Amino acid sequence: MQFAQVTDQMEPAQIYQKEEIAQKQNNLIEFQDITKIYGKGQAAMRALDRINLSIRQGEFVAMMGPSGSGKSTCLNILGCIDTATQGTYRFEGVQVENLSRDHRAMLRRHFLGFIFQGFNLLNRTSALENVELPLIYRKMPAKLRREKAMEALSAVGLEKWACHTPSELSGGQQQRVAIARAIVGNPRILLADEPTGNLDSVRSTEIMEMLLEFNRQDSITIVMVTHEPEMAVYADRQIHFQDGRIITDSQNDHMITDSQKGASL
Ligand SMILES: Nc1ncnc2c1ncn2[C@@H]1O[C@H](COP(=O)(O)OP(=O)(O)OP(=O)(O)O)[C@@H](O)[C@H]1O
Repeated sequence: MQFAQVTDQMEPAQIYQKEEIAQKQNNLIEFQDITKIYGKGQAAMRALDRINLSIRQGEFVAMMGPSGSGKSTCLNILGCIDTATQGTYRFEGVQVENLSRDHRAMLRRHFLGFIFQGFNLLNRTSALENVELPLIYRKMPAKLRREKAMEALSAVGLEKWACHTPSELSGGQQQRVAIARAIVGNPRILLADEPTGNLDSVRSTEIMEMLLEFNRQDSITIVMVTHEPEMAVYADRQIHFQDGRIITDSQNDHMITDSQKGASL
């Protein structure tokens, strides 16, 4: 189903038709000459400079590059948190610049899941309620919402921690709650900004294996910004930014094939 046909009243099952998710070859995201300029006149800062980029359904993409090279700006435009100054962004063929603010918000609610370095959980709210939040915005009935949130918490191995608040959880567990919140609405794409930036190497590996599993088993497209080459190797493809431009865009040369990787999970 195309994004343009979706309404907030629809059930996830109506939106996600399996045969469409299987169409991995289609471009989910297309950037044409995307430019982002912050500020004006002498203070103008060109954060992105004519970026061309296509991402297919089911891909796992890592964005890398030095600080200030434009990775987060690119992710924010992908996530409809920010808009480009020039250029065209198509999501499932729909031109995002032509959408109203409300329609863009609906795109975020139904199709995008976000994971941040700092977890961004509500501190006084239980893990379960944090995970329910995106479904509240979708106006899903309370009983169904709770069921879906529990399913998502189980998927990240935290069902026993549902009633705990973030301060009662470790950093790795908090990030798992954030992942549950990001996947609870069955997004087409997960956008992750340094998801392991605050975690030690053991927790980082757990988080990456979890993301890889959602990518391989549920065909969720993932775009992840990272500074860490050890995390970028989990992706199928690495895109390197420098001074607001893409300088390399290459497939990861994995030691094992995709099918072996899926089977090894
Ligand atoms: N809201 C803003 N206003 C003005 N300039 C901004 C804004 N956001 C980002 N920039 C500038 O745009 C450029 C790209 O920033 P961006 O955050 O996208 O880089 P990044 O590659 O994600 O960096 P980092 O790895 O440090 O997060 C930087 O020079 C930054 O200072």
